[in-house]
Amino acid sequence: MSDRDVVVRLDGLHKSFGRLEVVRGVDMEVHRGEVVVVFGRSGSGKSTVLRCVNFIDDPSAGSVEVAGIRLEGGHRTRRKREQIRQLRLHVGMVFQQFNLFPNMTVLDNVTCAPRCAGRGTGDEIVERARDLLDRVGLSDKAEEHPIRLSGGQQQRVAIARALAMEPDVMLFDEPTSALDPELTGEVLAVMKSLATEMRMTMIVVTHEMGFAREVADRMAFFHEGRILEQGPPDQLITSPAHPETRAFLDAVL
Ligand SMILES: Nc1ncnc2c1ncn2[C@@H]1O[C@H](COP(=O)(O)OP(=O)(O)OP(=O)(O)O)[C@@H](O)[C@H]1O
Repeated sequence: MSDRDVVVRLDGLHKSFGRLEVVRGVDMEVHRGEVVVVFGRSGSGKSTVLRCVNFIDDPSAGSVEVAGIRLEGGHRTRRKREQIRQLRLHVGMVFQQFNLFPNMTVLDNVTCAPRCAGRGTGDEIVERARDLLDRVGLSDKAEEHPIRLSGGQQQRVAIARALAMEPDVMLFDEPTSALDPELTGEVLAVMKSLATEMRMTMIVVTHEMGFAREVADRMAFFHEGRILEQGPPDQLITSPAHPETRAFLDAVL
């Protein structure tokens, strides 16, 4: 694959919180249309890496490149703040907690960011938002407020909202772990359709191994702030190279 196909590139990424070194040298390339599932024990640094991709957390060292915008870790200058703003336009993120705006309707939640960014006329933005709500199976909920929706529906709104800015990559941080088991499937189904129908580039932190096996192109096992091993799901799940990976898989499968 050519360099142009690289949507996200992490190079020697480190992140410390005070003296706690959480991410200890992560290199990763994600290509256009690729779905990478990141998994590993609690505390292994998965969320932190994801949060470094869009600079919610500032990397302590190393670099992050998204859609050709490359930024070094370390302190923020005024110029870097502007570059971070530019980089974030290319990244959509979905969190464990849906974080919808409770006082806005579903439609307003989805149109809010593109309106602020001036992405087209009001009518165009609303039309696109309605298409996205249709895509996540919620076209009949546009005028509702989030509190009237189930957790699974709220998470699907959060996905539509992140897609509304037409990002180059979607980051998912344990998107189903706050949901009751019976609602998990509907969110995973939407994520699967993004991968298969939209060919969306995605980095997904999840322990949903069924989803990983079915949808991921690659899985990366995190251990103590590093990628211990990575590979195609079938290979990693059935014959992991490291005892740590095997022990983890035995625990979750
Ligand atoms: N803002 C922060 N300040 C201090 N420590 C933090 C901060 N964010 C994360 N940590 C610590 O960094 C370590 C890694 O956290 P992280 O959330 O990245 O792990 P994780 O692999 O995603 O785990 P989990 O599955 O539990 O979310 C943990 O020890 C956590 O307490």
